[in-house]
Amino acid sequence: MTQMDCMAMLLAGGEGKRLAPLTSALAKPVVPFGDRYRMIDFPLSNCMNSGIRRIGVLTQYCENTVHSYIGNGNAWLNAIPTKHLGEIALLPASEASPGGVYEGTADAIFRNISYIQQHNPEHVLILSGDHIYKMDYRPMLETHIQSGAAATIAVKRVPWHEASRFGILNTNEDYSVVEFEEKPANPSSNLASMGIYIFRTDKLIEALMKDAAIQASSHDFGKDIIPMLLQEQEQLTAYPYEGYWRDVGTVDSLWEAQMELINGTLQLSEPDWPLYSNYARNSIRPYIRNEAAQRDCIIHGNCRMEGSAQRSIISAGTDIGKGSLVYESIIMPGARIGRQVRIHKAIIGENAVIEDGAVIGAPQAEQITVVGPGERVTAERKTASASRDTLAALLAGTGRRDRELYKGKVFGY
Ligand SMILES: Nc1ncnc2c1ncn2[C@@H]1O[C@H](COP(=O)(O)OP(=O)(O)O[C@H]2O[C@H](CO)[C@@H](O)[C@H](O)[C@H]2O)[C@@H](O)[C@H]1O
Repeated sequence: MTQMDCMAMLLAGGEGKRLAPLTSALAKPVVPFGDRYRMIDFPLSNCMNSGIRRIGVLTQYCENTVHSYIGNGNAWLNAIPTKHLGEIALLPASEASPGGVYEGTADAIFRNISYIQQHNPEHVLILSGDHIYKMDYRPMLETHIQSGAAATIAVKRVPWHEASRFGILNTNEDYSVVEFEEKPANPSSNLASMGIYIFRTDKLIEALMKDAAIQASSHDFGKDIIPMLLQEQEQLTAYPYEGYWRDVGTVDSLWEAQMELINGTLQLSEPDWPLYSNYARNSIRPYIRNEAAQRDCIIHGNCRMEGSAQRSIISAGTDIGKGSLVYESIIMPGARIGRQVRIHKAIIGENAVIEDGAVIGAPQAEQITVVGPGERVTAERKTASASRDTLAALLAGTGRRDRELYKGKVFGY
């Protein structure tokens, strides 16, 4: 098998309303993740590491934010020396669709059939731009080819209480799919579609053409294409995936996934599975006023840290002022945190400005507080009331649970 047998189409046009205000002027796939990455780095790096070097990126909502991040794609393509050239092509709705919009995920691919045909792959891998996972697509492709299925769907067991957020399947023992329901109110199983599909190209194009002619269709893979193939008794195979995978579609799940970085459940770049991004790797150390005051944090080299932080992500280009306390929070790139600020269980958007003395979130808060990109929070406009003593106690690590779970690591890049 050569890399030419399979190309990828990466869906990156969804609006990501549930991540608002982080996505008010930014496409979801380019929302920052970790101290230096954006969500779309995960599927792009997975493709590179799996030898898939021909990728069409379908954009719509805030398309320019994806285009400017991906550029000519060389940040990913050149990351691995190879004789196979490859390309990462931007395929915006404004150019590919007469109405300037992709009506759904299937419509996005349908409008770019000619792009697929131009490369003439035997199989097409369909991906989402906003999943956090490190997956080798090659074993899935092998399974797909060996089974001879029209399409293979990557699947994973999810907690029962989350099952209705996903496409839910039932399979035979040989993993052939017998039932599929998109986001059922009462799920009959917790085996979820990961929204990652490999199609035989002929079957994909046939299904997309049929679906495009159905006026009542919403032109969506989960709602329309998969149920149609099942009804037509096409062979569909499930590919069980055991590794870490998260659809970070909500503020809570985005925050939780980054806490999993802190506790080690999820690792970012690893020697055997590098994560590439469009930012230069840096080897400088961050300026940290007091190392001991930073516990269980991921701190980017390019930042200035005069306050204290625990179980937090401090991203590139941030500045945390003297006397400030940051706990269980994500400070996105370029955010400026003044002096004597308290931040707890919050996500601070890119380039936000938190003025001296402001209080954001609260130790006992159930909800994650979000400050939008570029937003300014003054000391008067407190987002919640946190007791300085409670927060100071947490940061001092007096909570037993904190001491047991985390071993005081500070990651510098
Ligand atoms: N018009 C458009 N143009 C271009 N890109 C677009 C688009 N609309 C959405 N996208 C992109 O397509 C991907 C899938 O997005 P959706 O929001 O439609 O699917 P959802 O995640 O709800 O379910 C899907 O993914 C979950 C797993 O997360 C499965 O369980 C479920 O069956 C499946 O439908 C996202 O990356 C999104 O940005």
